[in-house]
Order: sequence, then C-alpha cells, then structure tokens
Amino acid sequence: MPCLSSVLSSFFAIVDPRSFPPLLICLALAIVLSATCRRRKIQENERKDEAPLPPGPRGFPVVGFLPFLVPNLHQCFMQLARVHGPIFKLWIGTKLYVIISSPLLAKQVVQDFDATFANREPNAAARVFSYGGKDIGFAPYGAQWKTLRKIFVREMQSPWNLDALYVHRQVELAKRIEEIEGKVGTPIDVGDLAFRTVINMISRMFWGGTLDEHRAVQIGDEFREAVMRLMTIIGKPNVSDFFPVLARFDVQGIERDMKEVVSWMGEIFEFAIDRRIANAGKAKGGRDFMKILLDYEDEETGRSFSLEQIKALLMDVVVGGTGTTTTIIVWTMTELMVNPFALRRVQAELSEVVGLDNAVEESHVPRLTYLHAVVKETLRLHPAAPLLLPRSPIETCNVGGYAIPKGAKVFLNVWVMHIDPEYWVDPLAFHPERFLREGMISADYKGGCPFYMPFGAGRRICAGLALGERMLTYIIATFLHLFEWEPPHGRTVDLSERLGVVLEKLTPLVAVPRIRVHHSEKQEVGE
Ligand code: HEM
Repeated sequence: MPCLSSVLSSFFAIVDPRSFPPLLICLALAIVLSATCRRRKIQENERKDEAPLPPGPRGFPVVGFLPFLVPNLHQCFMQLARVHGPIFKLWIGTKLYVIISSPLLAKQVVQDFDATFANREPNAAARVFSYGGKDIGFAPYGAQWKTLRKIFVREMQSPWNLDALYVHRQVELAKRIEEIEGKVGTPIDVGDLAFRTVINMISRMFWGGTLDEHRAVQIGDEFREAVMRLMTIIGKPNVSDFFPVLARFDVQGIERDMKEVVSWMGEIFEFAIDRRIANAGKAKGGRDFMKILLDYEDEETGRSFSLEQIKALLMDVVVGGTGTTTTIIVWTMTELMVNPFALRRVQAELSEVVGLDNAVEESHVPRLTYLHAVVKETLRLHPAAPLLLPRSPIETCNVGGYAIPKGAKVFLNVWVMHIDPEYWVDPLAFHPERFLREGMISADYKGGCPFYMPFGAGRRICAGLALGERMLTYIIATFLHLFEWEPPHGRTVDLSERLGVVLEKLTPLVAVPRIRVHHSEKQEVGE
C-alpha cells in the first residue's frame, strides 16, 4: 500500500461532490460512524484485556494517519519507530495497523506466537487475485491453506522434483544467453532480461514443455504484460481497505480492474491446463508442477484440487515468484557493478569452480560460497518484501507488553532489522564477507535468525524459497560467468530504491554486456 496519501485525492477525484451531494453525505456519515464504532470497540476490549494498545502517532479524526503516509513505507515506518518505539500502531480509517521493528519482538510474532499470527486477511484487490483466498499467500490459516502449501513446498519443490525440472530452467536460460550474445556491446535493461528469464522458466516448469514452442513464447509474453498490470493494481492504495463499509462501492474501480486481469490470466491458465490434460504423458523432464496439482487426491477424502484452487496457486507463483526473484537479480548485479572488488572475487570463484571452458550448471552452485554470501548480503540490504506480507492474529495477543487485537494488520519491518547496528557491524556497507564468518552460520534463509529474514519466517515463510533460491543463483552465476557488465558510457549506477509491490530499483539497471567466456566453448543444452 505505497503512497497512501494519494488515496483521498484520488477518491475525491472519482466521486465528484457536486454531482452526488446526497451520496457523498451518506458516505461521509457511514465513514464517521463506522470509524468511531470500530475504534471504540477496540478500546473497550483494551480496557477488558488490561494490556494497552501500542503507542503511536495520533493522526486526524476519521482518516487517522492516512494523510501523513509517504511513499517508501519501510523508511516512513523507520522514522516513526524512532519516535514511538519498536512496536507502534497506526489508525488508517477504521483499520488498525501495528508495525514491529525489533528482532526481539519479531521473534515473538514468528516463533513464540507463530500459530496465532499465521493468519492473513487479504485486502479487496487480493481477495479477487486469490479467488477469495483460495491460494497460499492470502488464504486464512486453516486446513485448505495447509494442504495446498504442503503439496507446493514438499512435493512440487522437493529437491528430487526440482532436479528433474532442471532441464526447463536450462533451456530457458540458454535462450536468454543467445539473446545477450546478439546484443553484446549495446545497452540492455537487466530487469527486463531477468524478468523474461524467470517468467519463462516458471511457465515451462508448469506446462512441462507440453505446449508448442510458439504458444509457450506467446504465453510468456502475455503473462509479462498481465503481471505488470497486476502489480500496478495491487500497489494502488484502496479506500475500500481503510473503510470496509465502502468496499461494496469500489469507488476507485480497483476491484473491477483486478477482476478484468484475473479473468484474462484465468483463461490462459485454463488453456494451459486443458492442453496439459490432453497431452498427459508427453511432458519432458520429470513431473511438472501442473501434473502434480492435477494428480493430487486427498488420502482421506479422495478430493482433488478445484480449478479455482489451481488457478489461485498459479497466480501466486506467476505474480509472487517473478517480481521478487527479478528484483533480487537486479539488486545483486547493481551491487556488484558498484563494488568491483566483490565482482572480481565472484568471477574468480566462477572460473575456479565452473572453469573457463564450461557453462554454469546448477550442480556447481552449492560450491559457489562467495556468490552465496553476495546474494545474502544483497537480500539483507534490499529485501524484496521489506515489510513481509501482513499478518492478522486470530485472537488478541500480547506482544512486548502491548495488546495486538484480533484482526489488526501486523507488519514486520525486516528492512530496519537488517540494518540494526545492534546486530550488524557497519550495517549500511555492502560487505558479503560478513556472511563467511563463523558466527553468521545461523543467518540463513529459514527464518530462524530474527535479525535476518529476507524470506520471512514461521509458518508463513516464503512458500517458493527452494525454487526462488535455485533460479536466483543459477541465473546470476550464468550472467556473471559468461559476460562482463558495465554501465553505458558516461552513466553511473545508482542505488536509489522504490517500494511498490516489491522493493525495486528506482531507475532501471541498464548495462552493456561483453563476452567473458566464449559461446563455442560452452556445453550444449540437451532438450
Ligand atoms: C528471491 C526470491 C523471493 C523472495 C525474496 C521472496 C520473499 C517472500 C517473502 C518475504 C514472503 C512473506 C513471508 C512472510 O510473511 O513471512 C513470501 C511469501 C510467499 N512467497 Fe516468496 N519470495 C521469493 C520467491 C518466490 C517464488 C519463486 C515463489 C513461487 C514459486 C514464491 C511464492 C511465495 C508464496 C506463495 C508466499 C506466501 C506464503 C504463505 O503465505 O504461506 N516466492 N515470499
């Protein structure tokens, strides 16, 4: 919900007061009444529970803190934490938001009270996106979420299955390499390149090569367009979320726009599912993701996944998996371009482990120790989701001596924890070596270290971690092994950031590739 301060202006721009005075008066009354009732109810509960609500800025009547929020919420929340402390609250309309900025309190949420906080409450756009919470990312904590997540994490992304699907990642990466070779010496938008690599890898792992090449390429392109549109819609602040009483009016048309894109993507998914069923048995490279979903039958009830559940999961993967992975590829390349010493060290390691006569294989990746440290350091400074995905406790819970009421939206500002000087030496410096020290062994991606959680933690930790990590390291290693990357003549690389749906670079990373290892010496990809 970036740039929330624009909500009111866009709201009043849509609902012209001169043309709808009675409607406007009714809406205003409804807002005031519902805001007052909701806050009073929560404050009464507070008296009953005795624990106070966390401190926080006062804001205006009715709209609360809404007019004061600025873009780059993670930074805005850091400033507020300096004044109000490591746990503070904000009222925005009738919704209560709680922001946690200290590893010790975050640990209570994702470890001590993990089950209570493993719930999510999707906003209006996310409800449409997830077919009413039938996916993994926005589903409430419960049996349906557990089953889908179990199949996705344990079966679809088991090491065995990911190994079996390696050929698809290899084929897609080889295509991008050919493309880069055709553009050597000319500037390339690295974000666009990374995005196309990731989305095509993901699509191919789903359809398992059962679509003909032309249609597969077309689907990749269509997804790219749809994902971009979806990201813009999801990122728009929505007055329906702050005043649920207004949700039925969809005053900004956000739900309407979301329904349009979701139904468009749904049609592509249905086409691919039909083709997958028709081509059963023809898939190459192991059990593709779609087959696992289509074959699933619950052991006790014999029930399979519904079409909507499958489409909702596909939305998570196509949208949740691409933006995050792409932005981390871009940030890693950016950091290496401004830190030539680290770049030289990564490339020296690649020369040693992979060899100058070979292409990178995924089997090389576990031995690229320094590259892993570089990626970890990038994820520390530029976590793709700096506030994670908001949690919503299923019952009122006491954290750090404060009550977090049932239904409040809780953000963990991991970005601030990743640069907390109490836990990190010289926290703002890009220094991958810190992850090679012995004491840092616990700072992995599994969420056990409360001051380092780039993939989240607890039951709701990223469900695509295994796949995301594989794609990320394989793509970066290949780009850096085969090519040298430099900014175009006279241009510098900057590190400014922007929080949209993910934390991305404010300006695109444009770089000029030059051959480092020659194509003729590379291994052929066997499709
Ligand atoms: C570098 C890549 C990625 C990063 C940094 C990343 C990060 C995250 C984070 C921070 C969360 C929220 C966790 C929390 O609230 O505790 C999340 C959730 C999620 N991610 Fe990822 N992610 C990445 C790649 C992927 C990929 C490739 C997929 C799918 C193939 C994926 C699917 C999901 C899903 C489904 C959830 C929701 C989990 C749930 O609510 O149970 N992610 N991710």
